[in-house]
Amino acid sequence: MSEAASTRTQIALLPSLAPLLHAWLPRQRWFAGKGHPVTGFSLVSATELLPLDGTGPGLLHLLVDVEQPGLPADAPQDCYQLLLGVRETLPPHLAPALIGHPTDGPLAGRTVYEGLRDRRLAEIVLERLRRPGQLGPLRFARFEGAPTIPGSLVARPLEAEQSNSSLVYGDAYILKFFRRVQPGPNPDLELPLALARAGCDRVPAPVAWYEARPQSGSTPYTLGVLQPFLRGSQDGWQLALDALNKGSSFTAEARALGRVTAEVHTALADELPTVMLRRAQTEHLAAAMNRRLEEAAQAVPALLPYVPRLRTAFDALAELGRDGRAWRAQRVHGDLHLGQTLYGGSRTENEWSVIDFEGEPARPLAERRKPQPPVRDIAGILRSFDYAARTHRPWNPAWAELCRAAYCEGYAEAAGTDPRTEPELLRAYETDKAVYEALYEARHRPDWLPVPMAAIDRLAATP
Ligand SMILES: Nc1ncnc2c1ncn2[C@@H]1O[C@H](COP(=O)(O)OP(=O)(O)O)[C@@H](O)[C@H]1O
Ligand SMILES: O=P(O)(O)O[C@H]1O[C@H](CO)[C@@H](O[C@H]2O[C@H](CO)[C@@H](O)[C@H](O)[C@H]2O)[C@H](O)[C@H]1O
Repeated sequence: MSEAASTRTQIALLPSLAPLLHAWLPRQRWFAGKGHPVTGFSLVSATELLPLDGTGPGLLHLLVDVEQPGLPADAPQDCYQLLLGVRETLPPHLAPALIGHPTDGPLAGRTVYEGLRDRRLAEIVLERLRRPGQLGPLRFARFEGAPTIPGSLVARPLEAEQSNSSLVYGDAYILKFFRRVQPGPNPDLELPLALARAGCDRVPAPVAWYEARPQSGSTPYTLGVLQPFLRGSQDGWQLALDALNKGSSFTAEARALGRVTAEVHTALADELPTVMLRRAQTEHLAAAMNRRLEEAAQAVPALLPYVPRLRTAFDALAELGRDGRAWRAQRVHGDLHLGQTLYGGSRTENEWSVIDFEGEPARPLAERRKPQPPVRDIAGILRSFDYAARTHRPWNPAWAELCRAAYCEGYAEAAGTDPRTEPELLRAYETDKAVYEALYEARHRPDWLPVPMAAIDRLAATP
């Protein structure tokens, strides 16, 4: 097909796909706007990875803006990345991937489906990543110095509860396909690249990635990152629960994780800009924490009675700033918890790895890329030990306390500073995280709300 004909096809595509997407998109695990009606779609970019001319399965890459007027005014524009397969009929094993049958437009009468679930189409994406270059608005890139990606690796979708979608190739590589995308570098590429440059092997180094620049001169969207798959690794959350179930100590693992967190922080601080948070910035930080508390309490009434006492944690931080205390801020993970850690696996026997540097996906990219005190990540893991102990029957608070202490000791061993020597900062960040968790659980897993609420009760009682 000529380029002009292909462009005409793409422009005509969206109206015929819109009714299908309208029904399919809100049902996807990774669709972030659940509960708010979708009123329309607009096309940001469309690229044929395989021709749609009916000579074989077609593969269409789309970036689509989703209009949802009910979302908060400060929420980023919701642009989603889709990979659509197109066939005359679907073979039975692909039936669960069906999106629908357009009734008009260039794909009328054909079958449109989730392309990532089709092994053959998933392998086309890897082929593109193996040979860097441009395809329309898409640019495929390789990490300089990364080993050659072998051909003919068999693809399988990762069956996990995810905010994005991932494909595993031959148990050797994993491709994270970002679903909700924004213009600008995604920290899940930016930070692992910086860590690889710094020689930090605690994070799987990106091997290849791709991005889109819908208009010439516009800011590119990071769309996917390929990294080594840590075959046989175990996720830190599951490992912690297993230890609890067996009545085993987890302090050696917690101490090692503390050291790894410190190594990652040190490498990020060496490689990327850091800033000092002085009086004005500390007041701003405390005000933002207070604002998040107010907003969370509007949505989670159980928080309301605690608001005045929780506020004291944030006010104490602002007060220290006014007294001349300053803190170093740097790039951090931003959403660290035990579920973002992997233990062991192919290349890292008996070691921790840290994954998923995307930050909290609901926040705008510019906010997620700001330097923050590293204690933000530390608070995330400390909260996770508390979560594990609380979700276990019987509740085992001593287990969590031992893990929390061991983690801080391990951190101090590698970083030279123990987070517990800044109790006001730590308390403010733990409180901020517990407030975030109360909101998260109320929205996503109401049965789990008592877990962060127990921490809220403890933190509110801290003098
Ligand atoms: N390099 C890797 N090796 C092995 N498993 C991985 C790797 N990266 C991610 N995973 C698995 O994929 C899951 C989802 O990855 P994650 O980056 O957290 O995605 P999301 O942002 O969509 O939640 C992880 O919980 C982990 O089980
Ligand atoms: O989807 P993400 O991994 O980015 O994170 C979100 O979901 C997490 C739950 O899956 C949630 O984490 C909370 O629950 C965990 C146990 O399931 C616990 O280990 C964490 O400490 C706790 O914060 C996370 O907050 C949320 O952003």
